[in-house]
Amino acid sequence: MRIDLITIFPEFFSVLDVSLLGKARQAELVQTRVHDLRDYAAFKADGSPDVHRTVDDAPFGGGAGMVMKPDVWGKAIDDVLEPGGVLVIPSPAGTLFTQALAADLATAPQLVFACGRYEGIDARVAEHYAAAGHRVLEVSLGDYVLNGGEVAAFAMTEAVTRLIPGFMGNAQSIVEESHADGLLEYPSYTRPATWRGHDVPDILLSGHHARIEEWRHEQQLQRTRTRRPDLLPPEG
Ligand SMILES: Nc1nc2cc(Br)ccc2s1
Repeated sequence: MRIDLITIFPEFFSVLDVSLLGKARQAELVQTRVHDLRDYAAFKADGSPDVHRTVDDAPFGGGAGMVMKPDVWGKAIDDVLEPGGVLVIPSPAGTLFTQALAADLATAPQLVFACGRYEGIDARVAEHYAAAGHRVLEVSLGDYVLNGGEVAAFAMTEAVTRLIPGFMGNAQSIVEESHADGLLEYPSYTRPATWRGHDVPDILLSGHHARIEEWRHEQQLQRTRTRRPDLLPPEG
């Protein structure tokens, strides 16, 4: 898989070289490239040089803040997005990013993250590439607003790449983790068996694997009911 990240803060993604993703890159499971959006702002729409490499402008219709220019984004995405690539635009107005979507995106040949700042990217950019036949996703991490798309893009990059076959050493751990089966994961314990007066549940010391599996599933259901009832399947 190739992952391209377009941003006005390319240095933000230098961490990709040291994270777990770095090993995957070395294993050539993932190729990442970071692109400075300002490299595509050297000339104005009329072709004259733009020494300020402007990437934003005032919003039509008025309102606070600035909107990122479609012509600059168009040059950048045209240069980066490949046939079959998915354009992912982090946005507080996007659909919620989930483990299921991460697994879906892990099968794509390329992801291009368009990391917006200010009040976001001109809406015609997403419209243009969808109309051109590309899969375009506007995606949010949750019901809160960040200062830009970079943090969201990094989080999604990690969530997706760890699901690529061969990336994680222990494929079974992926199957058992939270959200893999639609439920929150069960509580985990390790030695010592007693710590500051707190004991590990006896069932886990019993060696009875069928009962342990049953207890763990019940713990998943109990946790999901109390912490994330929205994840439970509808009754019936
Ligand atoms: N939750 C999110 N907030 C933001 C803000 C901006 Br500005 C760009 C992308 C995102 S994703």
